[in-house]
Amino acid sequence: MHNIVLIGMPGVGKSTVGVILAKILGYQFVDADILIQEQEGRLLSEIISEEGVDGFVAIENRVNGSIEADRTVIATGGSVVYGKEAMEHLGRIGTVVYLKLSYEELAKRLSNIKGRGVVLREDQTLMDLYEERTPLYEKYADIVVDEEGLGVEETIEGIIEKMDEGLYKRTDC
Ligand SMILES: Nc1ncnc2c1ncn2[C@@H]1O[C@H](COP(=O)(O)OP(=O)(O)O)[C@@H](O)[C@H]1O
Ligand SMILES: O=C(O)C1=C[C@@H](OP(=O)(O)O)[C@@H](O)[C@H](O)C1
Ligand SMILES: [Mg+2]
Repeated sequence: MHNIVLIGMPGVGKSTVGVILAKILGYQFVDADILIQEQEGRLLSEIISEEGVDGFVAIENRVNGSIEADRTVIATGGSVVYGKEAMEHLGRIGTVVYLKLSYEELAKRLSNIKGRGVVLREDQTLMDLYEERTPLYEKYADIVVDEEGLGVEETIEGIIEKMDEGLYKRTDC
């Protein structure tokens, strides 16, 4: 079995890069955010406002923790790393790739992509979120790809290069 699981802050490009990477590799593509919406019959923004941050994280943990896939690129949502069961499952079924971007670059990107809904607790700033999550992304990553200064295509090349270097695990389950 082999899957590629993209993790990282909202706006790093997990969804954008994931679908193109899947085409290049001949893999399937799954966006976990879309899976959550489908299974819940609600938009992410509706789930967050109706269930609150903790409720959303619990649903995200459950949905990601039960993904069954092979030869698939899985683009997760940025908050998936709060779900221990989800991350353990994803780590078992695939190579976890952390798309890393500096806070400064991310802040620029996120100013243009508002409205997507980010799991921010009361009084939490984007910087707080960045500092809280960075250790979690690093902890769960098999591979880290720094996309600072890179375009979408170069980021994809970076992922493929690191995979080709063999710095990743294949899973047999
Ligand atoms: N190097 C890059 N890699 C990925 N996305 C990039 C890059 N540079 C700019 N972008 C833009 O950043 C945005 C990423 O959005 P998205 O793929 O939805 O991120 P995520 O799924 O991680 O939240 C897109 O508008 C994309 O065009
Ligand atoms: O990081 C977050 O808190 C979130 C990121 C979103 O996905 P993307 O990372 O694909 O933007 C989505 O899962 C949800 O709105 C919460
Ligand atoms: Mg996404």
